[in-house]
Amino acid sequence: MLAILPEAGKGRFGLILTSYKKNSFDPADRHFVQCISRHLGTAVVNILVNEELEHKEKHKSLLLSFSHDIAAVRNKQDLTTAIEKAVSQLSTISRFVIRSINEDEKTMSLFLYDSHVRRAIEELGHHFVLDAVYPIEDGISDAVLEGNETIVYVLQDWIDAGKAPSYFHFWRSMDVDKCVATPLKTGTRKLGIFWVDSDEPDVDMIDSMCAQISIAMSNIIANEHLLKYKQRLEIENEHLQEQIRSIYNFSDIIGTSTPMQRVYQLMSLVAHSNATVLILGETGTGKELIARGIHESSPRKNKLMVKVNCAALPVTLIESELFGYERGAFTGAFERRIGKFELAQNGTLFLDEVGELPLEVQVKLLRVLQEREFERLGGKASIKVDVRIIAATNRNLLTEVAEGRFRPDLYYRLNVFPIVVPPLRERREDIPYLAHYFLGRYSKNQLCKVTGISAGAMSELKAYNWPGNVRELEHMIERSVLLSDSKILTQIYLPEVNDQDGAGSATAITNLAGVEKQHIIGVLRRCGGKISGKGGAAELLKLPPSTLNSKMRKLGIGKNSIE
Ligand SMILES: Nc1ncnc2c1ncn2[C@@H]1O[C@H](COP(=O)(O)OP(=O)(O)OP(=O)(O)O)[C@@H](O)[C@H]1O
Repeated sequence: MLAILPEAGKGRFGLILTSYKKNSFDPADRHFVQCISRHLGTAVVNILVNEELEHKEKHKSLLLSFSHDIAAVRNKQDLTTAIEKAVSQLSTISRFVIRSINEDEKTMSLFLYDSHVRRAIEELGHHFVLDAVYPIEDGISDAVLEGNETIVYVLQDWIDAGKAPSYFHFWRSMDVDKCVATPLKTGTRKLGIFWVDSDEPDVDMIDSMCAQISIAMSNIIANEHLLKYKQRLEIENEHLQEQIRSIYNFSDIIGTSTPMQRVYQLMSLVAHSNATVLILGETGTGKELIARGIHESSPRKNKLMVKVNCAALPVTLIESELFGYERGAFTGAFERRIGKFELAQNGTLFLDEVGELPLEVQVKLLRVLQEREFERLGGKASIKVDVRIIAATNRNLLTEVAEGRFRPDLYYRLNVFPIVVPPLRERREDIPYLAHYFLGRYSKNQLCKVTGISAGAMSELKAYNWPGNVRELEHMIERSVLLSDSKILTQIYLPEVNDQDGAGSATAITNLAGVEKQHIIGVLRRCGGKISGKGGAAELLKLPPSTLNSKMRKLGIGKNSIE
């Protein structure tokens, strides 16, 4: 007997009762069945609604957890794992593959695939699919990519019709009957296709997953491009560095005068050896630049040149700075710290202003130079070092030795290969080159680019005595560029005090104070006496107003000075 369940949706459900006896259903039975079928119908409807709700809930929570996993995706492996996890909770899908569109936009290649597919590739020996490049225009991929919907393909139908692309044969070799393809897109940008094998595809679920897969895939592709770009830049950078090294010919050092050519000659002679170099010369003559030039032309150029400014460190710190210290060596030594000697291992240690080293540190330095080993402060173990020493000073070391401020044995250790850098006033022919070099450097960032120096201004530069040497010239050009309102420098703000005979450092100190005073007065005049605020002298001189005020007091600059 068949009873239709009236409440269960347009007669879609029926109740079938069977009996072993003939004519067993009498009118009373039929009446009874009719009565219960209405109740059964309601119960079936409830079950169906509940099942649908449960199904939706399951999908919702699956998609939520999928989107969490997708948010953490950084690479293909992460994405594969996230999809595998989601798919494992869907009974309808077991295998998946993503194919991405190649840069030529005409072909597609494998982007990722799950572990079942990987196993099948290995077992069937189908390794060619890993690198296979498929044309998009194959009647399948192009159709999927053109639309926005999931398409189900019965593989054998396409194979029988002789229209199947080669990857359909691959799926069939894995005993797959039906394949489902969904386009992966972000906005209008086509990225690829998500393929799954499924006899009963849950299209809504696959579509929702694909929206998230598309975003992750787009990020992975962008990351891969960035990585490739970064790798290319790194290779280029290495290549350029190599080029710079190979063409380095002291090109940062400007000057072709005969005294400078002699300096270059000495630099070339000593660069390739390990000999200690002592660079002598007045302040600002370019001693550090020369030290760097020697290091860059030496076999140690790939290692560090570590600079220690012996004059800038308090006596108490020099030793720990040079040799490092062990934890607990003194109050405040909370952890071990390596010194500049260790930092310069296999490279060069540049001891600037070596003439300022206190005698007690000179002894220790001498020991390292002799024995090439030392101990950290508070340490017992000897540390062997292979460091090339370049020292520089603007002091007359022989006088320092004679007056007992510099150890003679250290002097002879350092003075292995001396290079004397001539002061600028002894190589005036370099002044125009240096001036133009600094002009180029400092006018680069100016709104009104200064491109030249007038003949008058150049004569002034060449006539000036430059007690502060190249550094003073550099600063002078920087300031003049800043104050210039035309493309050609006509006015150079040279100090009025110009000691034409001055050469030594003692006179230089007097002159520099004068240079500073005259320059500050010049800038103040230009700013109409304004010190702080926008367009004030402090701004132009790149000094805090309080520093400028105290300098002015020290140098005796008052209101009257600028009138
Ligand atoms: N021949 C040069 N070509 C280009 N720039 C130079 C030259 N000589 C010096 N300079 C520049 O002048 C400034 C001072 O140079 P550097 O610090 O090398 O001098 P220094 O002799 O070591 O001075 P100090 O004795 O005061 O330490 C730097 O900015 C440097 O780049």
